[in-house]
Amino acid sequence: MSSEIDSTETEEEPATSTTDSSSVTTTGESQEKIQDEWTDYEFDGETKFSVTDLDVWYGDDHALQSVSMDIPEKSVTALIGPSGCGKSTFLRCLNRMNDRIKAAEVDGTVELDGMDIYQDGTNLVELRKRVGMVFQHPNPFPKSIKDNISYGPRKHGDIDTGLFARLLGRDDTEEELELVERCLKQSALWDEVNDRLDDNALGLSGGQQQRLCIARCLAVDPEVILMDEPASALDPIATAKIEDLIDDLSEDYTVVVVTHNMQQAARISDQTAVFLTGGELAEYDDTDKIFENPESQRVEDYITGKFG
Ligand SMILES: Nc1ncnc2c1ncn2[C@@H]1O[C@H](COP(=O)(O)OP(=O)(O)OP(=O)(O)O)[C@@H](O)[C@H]1O
Repeated sequence: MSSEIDSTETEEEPATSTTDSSSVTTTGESQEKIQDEWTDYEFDGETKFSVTDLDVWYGDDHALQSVSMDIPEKSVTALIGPSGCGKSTFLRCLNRMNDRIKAAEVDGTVELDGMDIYQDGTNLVELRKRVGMVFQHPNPFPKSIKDNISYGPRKHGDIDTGLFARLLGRDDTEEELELVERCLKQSALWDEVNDRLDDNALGLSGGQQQRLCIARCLAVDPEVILMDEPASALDPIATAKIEDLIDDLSEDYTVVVVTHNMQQAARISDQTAVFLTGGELAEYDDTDKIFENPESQRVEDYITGKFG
């Protein structure tokens, strides 16, 4: 826990002290006081998320400790760090998925386009439409490829192809097909499945299923796509396709991706946030800076494989 780590620091230590003061714990992680400037990342462009003093507990487990960071729009932000450091917890805070976990308690503010998503009265359905999520294991519905994509817009009432609409001559079948085609093209799956849109999605390969899940997420017109290790269950070819797709998507969407794979973070992201044991944000900066010249000794040790 960082509180134990911090308690080893002396009050007199100068605020600018960096790597010189570090020593190594029994877990292999060096002890070091995080400097504000290591996490105070300034970027060009608009802010999509502004997170301030975010703490998350699961019962007594303090999973995130006073995390503050701004995430720029229309770019890829990678979240990396050793197992259990709070990456997924942080990601789930961005669309309040932690609300579904009974033991989770969240404190702090998360602003999306300047509006605090934790304020009373936030419409969670609308929020999760704007901030979609793709999980580690592809989880298509056991329905046709087409229905996987139109399910969300139908549920939200954006398209209607039901019996009543058909009887009233107001059904949106053509609109549905256009939507399916657009989303499958955006997720680079159209060429592989356009001749079998009515086949069950569970018959697709793992990589195709994951791209379908991304297409399903795009169907409700999100602004942000959160991805929790989207390629970790896939082979290298399927992984490369997902990485290319993430790059394409970042032209129009804000993408935040958790990955264990540091080479992947280096390849796909514009900026990288490094979380370390105890749920601390240790450093946040341009991805090149994080991987080539990090400020924090602990981050350097993590990136060079000394622990984690
Ligand atoms: N649903 C939950 N209930 C209770 N504790 C949880 C829950 N989810 C996460 N935690 C705890 O919160 C801490 C952070 O977990 P989290 O999954 O966010 O880390 P992570 O960095 O994403 O880990 P990994 O890389 O292994 O997926 C861990 O101590 C974990 O045990």
